[in-house]
Amino acid sequence: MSADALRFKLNKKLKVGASRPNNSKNGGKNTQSSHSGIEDGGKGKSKLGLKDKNSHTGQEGIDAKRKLRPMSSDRTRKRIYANQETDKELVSYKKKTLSGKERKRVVKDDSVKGKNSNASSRSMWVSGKLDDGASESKRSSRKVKNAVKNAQVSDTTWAKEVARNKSVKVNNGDTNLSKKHSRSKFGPSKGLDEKPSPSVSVSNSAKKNLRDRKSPDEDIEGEQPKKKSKRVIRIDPYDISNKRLDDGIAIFESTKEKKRDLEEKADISKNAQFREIQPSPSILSFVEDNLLGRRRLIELQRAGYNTELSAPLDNIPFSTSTERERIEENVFRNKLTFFAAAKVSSSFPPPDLPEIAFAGKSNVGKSSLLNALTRQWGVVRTSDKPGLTQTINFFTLGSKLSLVDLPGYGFAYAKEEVKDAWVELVKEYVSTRVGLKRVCVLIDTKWGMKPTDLQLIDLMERAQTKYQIVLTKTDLVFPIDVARRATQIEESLKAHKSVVQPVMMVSSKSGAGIRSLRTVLTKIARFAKL
Ligand SMILES: Nc1nc2c(ncn2[C@@H]2O[C@H](COP(=O)(O)OP(=O)(O)OP(=O)(O)O)[C@@H](O)[C@H]2O)c(=O)[nH]1
Ligand SMILES: [Mg+2]
Repeated sequence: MSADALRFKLNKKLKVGASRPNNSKNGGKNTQSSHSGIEDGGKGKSKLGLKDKNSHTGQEGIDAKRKLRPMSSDRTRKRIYANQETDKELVSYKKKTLSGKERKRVVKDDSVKGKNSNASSRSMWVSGKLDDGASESKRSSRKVKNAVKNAQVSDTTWAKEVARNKSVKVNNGDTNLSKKHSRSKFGPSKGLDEKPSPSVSVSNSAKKNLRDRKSPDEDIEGEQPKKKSKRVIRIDPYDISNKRLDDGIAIFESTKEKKRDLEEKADISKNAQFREIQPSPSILSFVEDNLLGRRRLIELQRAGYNTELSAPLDNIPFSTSTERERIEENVFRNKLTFFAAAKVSSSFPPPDLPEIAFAGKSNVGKSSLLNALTRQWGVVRTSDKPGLTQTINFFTLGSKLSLVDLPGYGFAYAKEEVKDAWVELVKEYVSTRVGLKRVCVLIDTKWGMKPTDLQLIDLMERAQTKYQIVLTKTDLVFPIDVARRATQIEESLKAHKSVVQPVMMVSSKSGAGIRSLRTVLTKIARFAKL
């Protein structure tokens, strides 16, 4: 047959083969697959080889096959063809070089090989492609795992963040995570949207991660905004600082405080008023002449008084003997003798002698003054405990005068009924006693007159009993205050009719003013008539 005839037959066969129904696995869905030769390639080749022994799988058949196969843009097909061509070239080379039997064996082997090699090459290529993809995904997952493992940060959120950034890197095929990571600390969602910068490598980002990991707590503390703690106001139920003024407690407290303030102000004003008193010159000179008030011993010694004697100021200056010897001629030189004590008015002794009584508050120094006037210490009992004298005690001073020691009024260590009885007894005595020539109302120089003193004075004013104010314990206050007190009392009693002026000032301890008082009282005894 000529070459043209052979080409004709071959074309015809090929046409018949092309129009034949597809037996491939695709089942005709893809008509190209039957022609593509991925699965038919070997078969077609063997068929051609078997049917056309002379062709020896010649170049014509291959060209025809190429013509029948549609051109595809798929690279896989092109690669298969390339492999096939190289295989064919090898086969043809072996056929040319080898002898008959060997050539046949080679052809068989090659035909078998061709099937397998195509399949294997194809499978290898496909698997290689799949392997590449799988290995890449495995690598990425391994990187993520390593990143998470290396991180080992206590803060799980931070580790998750790193892993997320890594996964983003893998997904995007990007190597830069530094910016993402740094920003993802503040907002991970933002980090995913960030576009990576290609200039930074993975190693740099890992280093930065490690650097950041050194002080995660610091970052958390430093960068996390501090939550504002809510202020809790605790109300103390016992706190009355927020109570209104109309509350009972507040009123009670305020009234108490007001009273206290008023009392303090009154005291202050009283003291201020007292300091403003200007004593008269006669009183001031009397205080200075008698060395009344608080004095230093050196001052008494310079004045010539023997401080070793009792009541030194009651002695004559520069005198070696006591005043007792000099007053022997006077009434007060007589012996002081106790002769009666009365708790009630019915118990009063008969009024045979003119009487001088000593009244005043408890502990003011009544009994002490009796001893100082007569210089007979210990005849009349004294005590620093108020309320010692509880009866009206009658003393005779010679045969011409009687001295009466009255119980004190005001504060005393005694029952109220007893004290009331004392007051009533004293009131009755000073208002009804026949022969009472003078009542010495003793006032403590320091404290001045008290309401009880004024009550007694009012009573004697009504009874027209002569009374004279005697300031006691003058040695306990400054001389000027002695003068002020005397002036104050004189001013307050100016309107009184029964009062005998002047106010006497004495000190039973120092003896100051005793002689002056003795002189005044001696005149009473001398001129007193029953
Ligand atoms: N510093 C000083 N103390 C005095 C003075 N007169 C009396 N005393 C003291 O005052 C205290 C009371 O003296 P009394 O004489 O007991 O007073 P009283 O007024 O009789 O007292 P009753 O009997 O309780 O009413 C005593 O401790 C005396 O030593 C004085 O002039 N100066
Ligand atoms: Mg007394």
